[in-house]
Amino acid sequence: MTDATPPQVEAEPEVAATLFGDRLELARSYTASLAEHGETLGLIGPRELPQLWSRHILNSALLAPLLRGRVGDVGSGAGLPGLLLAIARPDVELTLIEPMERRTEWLQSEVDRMGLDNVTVLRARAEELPGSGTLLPLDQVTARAVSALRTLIPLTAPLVRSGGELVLMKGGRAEEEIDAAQKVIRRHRLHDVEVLELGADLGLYVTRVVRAVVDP
Ligand SMILES: C[S@@+](CC[C@H](N)C(=O)[O-])C[C@H]1O[C@@H](n2cnc3c(N)ncnc32)[C@H](O)[C@@H]1O
Repeated sequence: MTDATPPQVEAEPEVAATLFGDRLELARSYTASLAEHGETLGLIGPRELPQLWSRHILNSALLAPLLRGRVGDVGSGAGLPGLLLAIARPDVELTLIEPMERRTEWLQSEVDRMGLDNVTVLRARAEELPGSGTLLPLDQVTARAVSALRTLIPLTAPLVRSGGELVLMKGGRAEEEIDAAQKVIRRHRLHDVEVLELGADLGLYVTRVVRAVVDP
C-alpha cells in the first residue's frame, strides 16, 4: 500500500507578521493560492508544500528592505521573489519579467485577484529588453534560481541604470559563482560586489544575496 496522504502546507511561521506587517493578509492569500494551484500549473513541486513559507515565501520577503524605486524581477516564475516583494513593498514599482506564457498568465491573474497596483507583468526574455523600448531603465534587478552568475549578470546588468543595483538571490556557492564570473563582472562594470547573509537574526534559513552596483 502506498501512502496517499497529500503533503501538508507548512504552518505560517510567526515571523511572517514581522516581515509583511500590514500586508500579511495579502501574503497569506498568495501563499494559499500558490499551495492550491502551484503543482497543477507546474510552478512548484508537491515536496515544496511542507516548506512553502520558510524556503520560498519568507526568504523572498527578506529582500524587501533592500529595494527602492523601480525594480525588475527576472525569471519570476511563480512570483518568487517579485510578487512577494510587490506585496511587502507597495511603495516600490515591480516589473515581473518572465517568458513562459502559462507563468505570465498566473502572475497576472494573481496581481488582478489581489488588486496590486504596483506590478507590471511582462512576457519577455531579459536579453530581448535592452533597446526595445518596452522597459524603462530600472533602479534594481532581482532574480532567484534563474542561472549561475556568469550567465545571469549579462541578462540582468543591461536592464539597470547607471548607479543602480543587482540584488540576486544565491545559494551556498555564491562566492564560487562570483569567482567564476570575474570576466562578466568587469565587462558589465560592476563594483562593490558583496554577499549579504539575511534571515539568521529572524531564526530563518540563511538567504544569500549577491548585491552589486552597475556603472555602465
Ligand atoms: C527555475 S525557475 C525560477 C522561478 C522563480 N524565480 C523561483 O525562484 O521560483 C527560472 C525561471 O526563469 C525564467 N527564465 C529563464 N530564462 C530567462 C530569461 N532569459 N529571461 C527571463 N526569464 C527567464 C524561466 O521561464 C523560469 O520561470
